[in-house]
Amino acid sequence: MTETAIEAAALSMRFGRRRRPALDGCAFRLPAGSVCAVVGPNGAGKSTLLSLAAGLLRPTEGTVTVLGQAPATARERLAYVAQDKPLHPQLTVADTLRLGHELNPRRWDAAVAERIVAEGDLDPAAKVRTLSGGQRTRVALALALGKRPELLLLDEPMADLDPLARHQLMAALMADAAEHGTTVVMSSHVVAELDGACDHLLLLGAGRVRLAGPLDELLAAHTLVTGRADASLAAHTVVESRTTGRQITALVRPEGPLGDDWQTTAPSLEELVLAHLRAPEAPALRLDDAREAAV
Ligand SMILES: Nc1ncnc2c1ncn2[C@@H]1O[C@H](COP(=O)(O)OP(=O)(O)OP(=O)(O)O)[C@@H](O)[C@H]1O
Repeated sequence: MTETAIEAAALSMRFGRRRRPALDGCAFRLPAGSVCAVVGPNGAGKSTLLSLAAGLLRPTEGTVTVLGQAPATARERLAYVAQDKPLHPQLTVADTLRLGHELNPRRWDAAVAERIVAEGDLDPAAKVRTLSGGQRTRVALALALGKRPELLLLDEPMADLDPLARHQLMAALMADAAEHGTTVVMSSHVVAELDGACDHLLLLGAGRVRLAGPLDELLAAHTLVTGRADASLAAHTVVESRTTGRQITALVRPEGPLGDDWQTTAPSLEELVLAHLRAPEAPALRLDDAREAAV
């Protein structure tokens, strides 16, 4: 297995000359075997990044390699589930899986694909066009996992699933990825569903990397502090702060001991992400191996 799942250097994507770039000089490295959450506000560039990694788009500048190869040549080794989950509407569920097998004769894992479908109580004879949005998601995930990919790229995979199906499919996905050492890269707006599932985080904002690296290291680099509004945080990097009356609450990157003026707690993933979403001007932090290559 290749050691690096995705490596991006000075990666930019512009859809037309007048538009602001969808991605602007992104650099990061994701080790193989990671489960990486890709988060960021609407329009941040998450889908663009996943499409580039899947080899469906070509960057206007910079490079992205997946599994040590150009994405277009690594297609057999990766699976991509797009946001709109394109499937053939006229095929039945069983035909769809059969087609998956025909297109991936060497790697196809029929057992996992059939299990994912069966766990959703789907009739194999049902035509895809008669399925609900969430049922189609299940078929798309069954196809992707059946391909037995080394890298699984999922663009908001759980968006139209009910909470139970979401929980069950997420657990199935994570168990399967852990068993086979699959790298999973998953964009989502529902940070709660990523907590406990992901070990890496990539936070994008306006086409740029704002946070990248192992989740535990990123969390450890931040502290939530509460104290008197006149106490100073000048020695530290303040990501976001809010003052209520005489009290200030802030998410900081401590540059040394915080001192007795502050009550401190460790942030959750949700607190880390929300603070960065509320403070789009906060400085970026890269704790992945590619940080030296930052542009
Ligand atoms: N095919 C395209 N043609 C023109 N502009 C595009 C195209 N695809 C994306 N963009 C633009 O690129 C930017 C990033 O879009 P992208 O879909 O990657 O964001 P996102 O983070 O996935 O957003 P969301 O959370 O809303 O799904 C947006 O400004 C969008 O308008």
